[in-house]
Amino acid sequence: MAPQGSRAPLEFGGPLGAAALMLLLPATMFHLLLVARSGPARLLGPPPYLPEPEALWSPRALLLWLTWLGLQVALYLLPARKVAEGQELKDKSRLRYPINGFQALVVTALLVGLGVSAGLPLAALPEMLLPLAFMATLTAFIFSLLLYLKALILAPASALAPGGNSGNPIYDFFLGRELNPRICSFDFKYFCELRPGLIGWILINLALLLQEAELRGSPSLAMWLVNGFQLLYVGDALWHEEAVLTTMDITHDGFGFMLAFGDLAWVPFTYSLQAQFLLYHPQPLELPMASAICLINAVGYYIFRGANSQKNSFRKNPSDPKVAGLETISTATGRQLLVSGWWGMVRHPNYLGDLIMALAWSLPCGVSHLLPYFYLIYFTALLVHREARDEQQCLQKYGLAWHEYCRRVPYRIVPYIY
Ligand SMILES: NC(=O)C1=CN([C@@H]2O[C@H](COP(=O)(O)OP(=O)(O)OC[C@H]3O[C@@H](n4cnc5c(N)ncnc54)[C@H](OP(=O)(O)O)[C@@H]3O)[C@@H](O)[C@H]2O)C=CC1
Ligand SMILES: CC(C)CCC[C@@H](C)[C@H]1CC=C2C3=C(CC[C@@]21C)[C@@]1(C)CC[C@H](O)C(C)(C)[C@@H]1CC3
Repeated sequence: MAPQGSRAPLEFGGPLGAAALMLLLPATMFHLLLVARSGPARLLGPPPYLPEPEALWSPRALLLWLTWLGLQVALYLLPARKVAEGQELKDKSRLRYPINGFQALVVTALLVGLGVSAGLPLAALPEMLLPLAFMATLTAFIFSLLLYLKALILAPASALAPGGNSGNPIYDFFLGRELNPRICSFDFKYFCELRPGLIGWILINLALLLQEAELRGSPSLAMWLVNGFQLLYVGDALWHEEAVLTTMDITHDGFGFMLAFGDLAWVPFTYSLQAQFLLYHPQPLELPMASAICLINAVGYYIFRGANSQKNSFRKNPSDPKVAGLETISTATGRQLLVSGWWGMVRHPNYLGDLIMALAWSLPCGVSHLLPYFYLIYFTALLVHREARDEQQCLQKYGLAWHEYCRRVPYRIVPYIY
C-alpha cells in the first residue's frame, strides 16, 4: 500500500459533507430532469413523479452511452497538433497532454451531421435523457471506485493529490486520492474534464433545438440564443484547451467522484437545463431584448477570456510582450502575482465574466420561472466556495505576498461589492 501523503485540512464538510453531496448531487440532477419537462416546472416543489426502474435502465441508452465514450476516447487518441506540458509536479516532473480537443469537437460535429443526414433520429435524444443520465451516474460511481482502488494500491506518495488522502475512505473517494491518474499516456481527468461531458452538453442542446423545430416548425429565438452562447463557451474551452492545465482541477484536485460525476453527468445533464426548459415551456423573445442579452453575454465573454488568457500567458512566459508591461508582486516561491490588468480589478475576474455569461444564458427563458436560473444560483455558490478554497491555497503558497495582493486588490469577484 502506498504511504499517506501530507494531510490537508478537510473541505466540503469532511466525510459527512462528502457523503451528503454524493446523494444530493445525483438527486438534484434527476429532480431537474424531471421538473424541466413538467407543466409547472417548479424548481422548489416536489418532482412531478418518481421514475420507475424501467425508465432509468435501458440497454439502448447503455449502448449509446458506451458508443459516445468510445468515440471520444478514439478522438483523444488521434494525433494531436501539439503536445503541451503541465505544471511542475511534486517530484519536479511535468506531464505531457495532447492538444486536440477542438479537433474532437469538429470531428464529432461532422460525424453527427453525416449521421443526421443519413437519418439518425437525433431529435429523439431528449426522450432518452433520464436513462442516459442514469448510465452516466453509474459510470461515475464505478469509475471513481476503480480510481480510488488504483490510487490505494498503485500510486506512489508523490502522485497523491494534496487534499484527497485523509485516510477516510468516503472523503477520499469523493475528492480523489490521485492527482493525475493515467494508464500509459492516457490521462483520465484531463480527458473527462473537456471531452465527453462538455461536447455531450452541446449535442444535447442541439437535439433539443431539433426537437423544437419538429414540434413547432422552427426553433425559437430563445433556443437559438441558448444554443449559440453555450456552443461559444464549449468551443472556447476546447480552442484554449491548454489553459485548463493551470486550473485548480488539474493542478490541485484529485480525480474522484466529485470530478468524475461533475464531468460525466452533472455538466451535460444539468448545464443543458435552459434548453430543456425551453423545449417544454416556449418563451416569446423580441429582437431588442435578444440584442440586449447578446450584449450581456459578449461583455461576460470579454472579461472571462481576457482574464483567463492574461493569467495563462503570464504563467507560461512572464516576459511575453502581451503581459510584460503589467505590474506584479514578487513572492518567496519565485513566482509573481499580477496586480494590474484584469487581475488588478478583482482577485477573480475570470469568475466575474463567467457569472455574467451565466446570467445571459438564463435570461432568454424569461422571468416567469425560477428553474432556468438554477445554473446561475448553483454557479454563484460554486464560485464563491471555489474562490474561498483558492484563497486558502494561495495563502499557503504565497504567505505575506498574498496578504499584500489582497491589500492592493481588496475585492474578490465583483468590484466594490464582493
Ligand atoms: N462552468 C463551470 O462549471 C466552471 C467554470 N470554471 C471556470 O474555470 C476557470 C478556471 O478557474 P479556477 O481553476 O477555479 O481558477 P483560476 O483559473 O482563477 O486559477 C486560480 C489560480 O490562479 C493563480 N492566480 C491567482 N491570482 C493570480 C494573480 N493575481 N496573478 C497570477 N496568478 C494568479 C493562482 O495559481 P498559481 O499562482 O499557482 O498559478 C491561483 O491558484 C475560471 O474562468 C472559472 O470561471 C470553474 C469552475 C466551474
Ligand atoms: C457539482 C460538484 C459539486 C462540482 C462539480 C464541478 C464541475 C462540474 C466543474 C469543476 C470545474 C469545472 C470546469 C469546467 C466545467 C465544469 C467543471 C468540471 C470548464 C471545463 C468549463 C469550460 C471553461 O472554459 C473551463 C475554464 C475550461 C472550465 C474549467 C473548470
